[in-house]
Amino acid sequence: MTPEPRTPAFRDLDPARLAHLLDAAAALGPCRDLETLGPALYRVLQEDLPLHRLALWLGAPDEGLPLSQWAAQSGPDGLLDPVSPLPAWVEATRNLAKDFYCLEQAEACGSGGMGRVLKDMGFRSAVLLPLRTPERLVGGLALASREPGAFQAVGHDYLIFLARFLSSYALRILRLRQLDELNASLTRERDQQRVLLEITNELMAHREPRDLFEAISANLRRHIAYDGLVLVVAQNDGREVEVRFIDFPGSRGHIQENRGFAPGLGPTGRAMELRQPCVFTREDLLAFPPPVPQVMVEGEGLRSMCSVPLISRNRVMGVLSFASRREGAFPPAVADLLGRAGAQVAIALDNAFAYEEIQALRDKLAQENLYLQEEMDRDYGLEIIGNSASLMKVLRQVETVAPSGATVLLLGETGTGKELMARAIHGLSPRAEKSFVQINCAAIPAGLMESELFGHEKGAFTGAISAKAGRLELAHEGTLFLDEVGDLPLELQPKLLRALQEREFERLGGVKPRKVDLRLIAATNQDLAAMVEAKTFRADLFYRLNVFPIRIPPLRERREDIPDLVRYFTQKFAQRMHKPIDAIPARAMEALAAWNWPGNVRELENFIERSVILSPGRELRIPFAELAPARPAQVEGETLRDAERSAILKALEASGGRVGGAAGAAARLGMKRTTLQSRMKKLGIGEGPLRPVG
Ligand SMILES: Nc1ncnc2c1ncn2[C@@H]1O[C@H](COP(=O)(O)OP(=O)(O)OP(=O)(O)O)[C@@H](O)[C@H]1O
Repeated sequence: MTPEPRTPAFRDLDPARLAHLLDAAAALGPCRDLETLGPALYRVLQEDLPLHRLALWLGAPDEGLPLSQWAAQSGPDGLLDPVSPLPAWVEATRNLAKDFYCLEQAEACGSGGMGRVLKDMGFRSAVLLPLRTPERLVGGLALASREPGAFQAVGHDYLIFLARFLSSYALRILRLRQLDELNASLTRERDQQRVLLEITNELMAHREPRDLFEAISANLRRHIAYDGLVLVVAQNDGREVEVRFIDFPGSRGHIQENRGFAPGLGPTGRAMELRQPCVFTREDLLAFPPPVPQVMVEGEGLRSMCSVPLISRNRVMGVLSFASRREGAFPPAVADLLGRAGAQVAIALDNAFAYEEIQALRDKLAQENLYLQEEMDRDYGLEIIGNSASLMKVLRQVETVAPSGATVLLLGETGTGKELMARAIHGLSPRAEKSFVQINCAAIPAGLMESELFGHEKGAFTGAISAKAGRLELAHEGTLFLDEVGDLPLELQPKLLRALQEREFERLGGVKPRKVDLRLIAATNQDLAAMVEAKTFRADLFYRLNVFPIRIPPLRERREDIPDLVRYFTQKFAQRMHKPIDAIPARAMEALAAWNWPGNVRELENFIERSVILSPGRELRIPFAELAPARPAQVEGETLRDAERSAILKALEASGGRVGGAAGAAARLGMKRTTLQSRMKKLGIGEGPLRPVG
């Protein structure tokens, strides 16, 4: 029987039923969800009807509110048992064109869907009621009884009223649910933001990639349950990838760090290709080509995984894979959070890898510097050859003064080893770890000397395009070695003296005083005392420098050192030139020991270098001719200056006019190129191609 829809009036209702409905309203009022509304309604209706089954659904999928159902029936003992709702009944209520559908007699249910099913279940009468608001359908109610005609007895108006009045509860519950969901999503959002913020803080606190990875994982584990985290980084533009870090405490060892592979068709490749978080079930993992199923599912027992691509500067730099032995460990909200975390992690890891690269380069550079330093030490430092009493005396003085920090003045002819001793003093001093800065006063044009020593500010003079620190500043906390100090321009001497006394100076063009703490070692082959007399060197500076003078004797005064030096230099150059020289003929050694060596050790060193070049076999072959003719003897009446001049001209003649280089005049004279050039300038000898002598 299907009655025509009509709107009943309250007055048509039986007053007792009306009162009952009002009681029902009071009972249903506090219900906030289907699970409480269902049983409450059942109880209310049972008081008035021979009710044996009730099913209730609510939902408005168009509004984003999913359907939910509740159903129960009372057994023979009258107790309520929850049951599964019938599959088709929601559709049946939805499709009702009328206010309700009543199956009065089970016999009358005919062969149609719902009626048949209910009849088969032993029900003799039933009613389907759609729950509607003025705008839409929000649910449905099904009542069934084992008694025939049960609903006819209560009257159709009552049923229509019941449906109307339940509709408002249905709507309320739906709205509450909507509100709960909104709240839940707000909470979720807030929690996500909190997690992301925590990650950001972690990211800022770590610079090393591994530290960063571990911190991120520790942080995420507090919020998300997973078994393992694997960071895979892309190499060669993503053609290859490498497992870089793993945080998988319970790992069975199937995934290992520093293993490279082609991302191919596996989860990593999928995430890299899609550029968004990808969630994989156990079945998904099993469907990947080998070795994914063997490693991940069979090996590690994983049941779900979320692979997040790490994108920085629009480049997929790797994939962070979260793995779980649980099914469904990464629902959409979690995957979404991991994706958002991944965006931050990508940038931080990118920076961390860049930092790592810079560190590696820096270490390499430091290594190289160390190497260079060692090289320098080898050349200069600590190999001081000779056993002569006079050299021993020098070394004792060096050892005595080194730790004191006192200013040292090294005196001696050119090439005697003044710089070598200066380095030895620095090396034995507490400043050994700091820099040893040298400046050759003869080698720098007078006009540039001030800026070289004291530095300059930008714009201090034409061409000073940027500020520059001077040698004094560079030597801060270390040692400054002023070589050829006799050549220091007279006008600069007061400024240097002031800097040494006050430990303070200004850069050229600067006003800011700069503090400096350095140890000074000066060296000269000139007679400074005579220069003071001649007023070409300031007396006050001389006294400041002459605190601890050490005189290094010329080689001719310690000939017993010559054989040792010859052997040492032969070995050094033979090794450098890969020559197997292991014998020095006695005749050669005698000639070398007899020679006067006006250029001292440097001259001997250069001579041996040339000899090693000239030696074809295992024996050192020396150019005797260079030693044979007497050196320009000092003839009567000839000044030292004349002798020096003719020696330089002779050396220039022999070198074809070349000053520098292994066969140049400086090398032949045992002088530094710069020293020879300054001497030539003083003696009025011009540089250039060979000119006739005499
Ligand atoms: N006793 C020594 N043992 C080994 N090598 C030495 C010794 N003395 C000097 N030399 C070497 O001789 C060369 C010249 O030494 P150094 O430059 O120290 O002399 P110098 O007196 O400072 O020269 P100049 O006056 O021209 O500046 C260097 O290569 C140095 O290593």
